[in-house]
Amino acid sequence: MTTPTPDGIAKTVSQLDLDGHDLPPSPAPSTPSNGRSKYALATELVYTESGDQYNSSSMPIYQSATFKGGPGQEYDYSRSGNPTRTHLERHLAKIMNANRALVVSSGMGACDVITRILKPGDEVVTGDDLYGGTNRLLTYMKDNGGIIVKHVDTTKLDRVKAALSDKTAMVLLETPTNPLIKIVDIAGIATAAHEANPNAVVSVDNTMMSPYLQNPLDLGADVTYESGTKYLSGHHDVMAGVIGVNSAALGDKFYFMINSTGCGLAPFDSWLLLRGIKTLAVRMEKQQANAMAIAQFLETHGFKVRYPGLKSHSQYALHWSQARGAGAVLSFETGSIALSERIVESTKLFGISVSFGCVNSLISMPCRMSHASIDPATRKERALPEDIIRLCVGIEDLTDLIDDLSQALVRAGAVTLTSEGFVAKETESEETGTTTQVVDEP
Ligand SMILES: Cc1ncc(COP(=O)(O)O)c(C=O)c1O
Ligand SMILES: N[C@@H](CCSC[C@H](N)C(=O)O)C(=O)O
Repeated sequence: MTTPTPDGIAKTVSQLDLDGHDLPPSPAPSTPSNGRSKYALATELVYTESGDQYNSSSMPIYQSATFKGGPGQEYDYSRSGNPTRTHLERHLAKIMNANRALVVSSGMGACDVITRILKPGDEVVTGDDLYGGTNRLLTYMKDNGGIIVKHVDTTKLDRVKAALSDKTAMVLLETPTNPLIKIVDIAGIATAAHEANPNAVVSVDNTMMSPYLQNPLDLGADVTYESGTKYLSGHHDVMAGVIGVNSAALGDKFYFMINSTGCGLAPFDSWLLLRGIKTLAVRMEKQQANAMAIAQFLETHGFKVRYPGLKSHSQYALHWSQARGAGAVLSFETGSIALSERIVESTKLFGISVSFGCVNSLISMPCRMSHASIDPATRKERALPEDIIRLCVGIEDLTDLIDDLSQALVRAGAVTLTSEGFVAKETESEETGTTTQVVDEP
């Protein structure tokens, strides 16, 4: 499998030394467990009841703001409800193992709807590694809405327990976290939160996994939500947010907020999301297979890689106890901000862009991009390394992806190519927020 490249850099898939890298366990059968679905999840993703009177194979886009007929009719105004959106919500409820799903105009829109149930004086317990936008919204609510927000290391159950009280109105979790790929024990924290306050609403941001790989409601969460902009859509052509609940009362509250604020997903965007969901299984399988090989490639070459498919991940067992796959986002450190910048600027196939879950592979420096809204002092306090590089792996040919990374690592001066293969170089020493460095390969 060795092909020359224009740069003369040997192809690298065949050079991968995967010895000592066990493959992750085979995924558990991905059939939702609550009896709502007849088929395996990959089948359910594709299979939808026809949504209209003509038995159309693809639910039509009801591009109409109003519906005639007067009081008592199912739809009157698309802010309040739209047939294309309803069709998507029913399909999602089945896939998310939820009694009810609601869709809004973005992932942050979903987070906003959920957190609007909080009142001044309420306490929120959340993580110390969070998507930058979630951190920004919670900080705004703390500064302007009288909400007490406690950021703790949610990988430590005892620290979460210490932060919980009968004033805890909400627990907001991400797992794996973005971008440090920390794993959070959903079931353990949900139990502790409900013991502290039976009315506490445990919400899990499932964006990094999607319902194909993880179902937080089955693990005791009250709310699962995610950015549909990512894996569900898969093509970076639509912004969407998705919320799933089992409680009818919570569903009604969230619907009230959506109708009142007007953030329900538009008909065309609902249709795009419906189309994206049908290919979620094949996309995710290919993306995570590519991600696993890339994580192994980087680890083999001396980088500290954060990916839950790697046995070296300190919370590997916890992740696989609650999820069916590792996803396609990984991060790694180089020990030098300047070196990370050179690597990011040297890739050709990995596009420099925020977001993830798309068919195209992306590369980014979270501290400059997705997490730039977290101020530098807070990033340092929370040990978010300034040199961290995040890779979001797509469905491209694996050899091409590894070649692209290889030439970028060589061009950036992170590794050199010798007759023995790649040799990692000593890093430039620099303050990055961590102690990680690129190590010499034996
Ligand atoms: C983990 C996570 N949650 C929520 C969001 C917000 O989603 P959106 O961009 O669709 O508003 C993002 C990314 O933006 C994310 O990475
Ligand atoms: N400018 C945006 C940044 C979006 S980040 C998108 C995504 N969640 C990611 O992690 O890449 C903003 O300020 O919100």
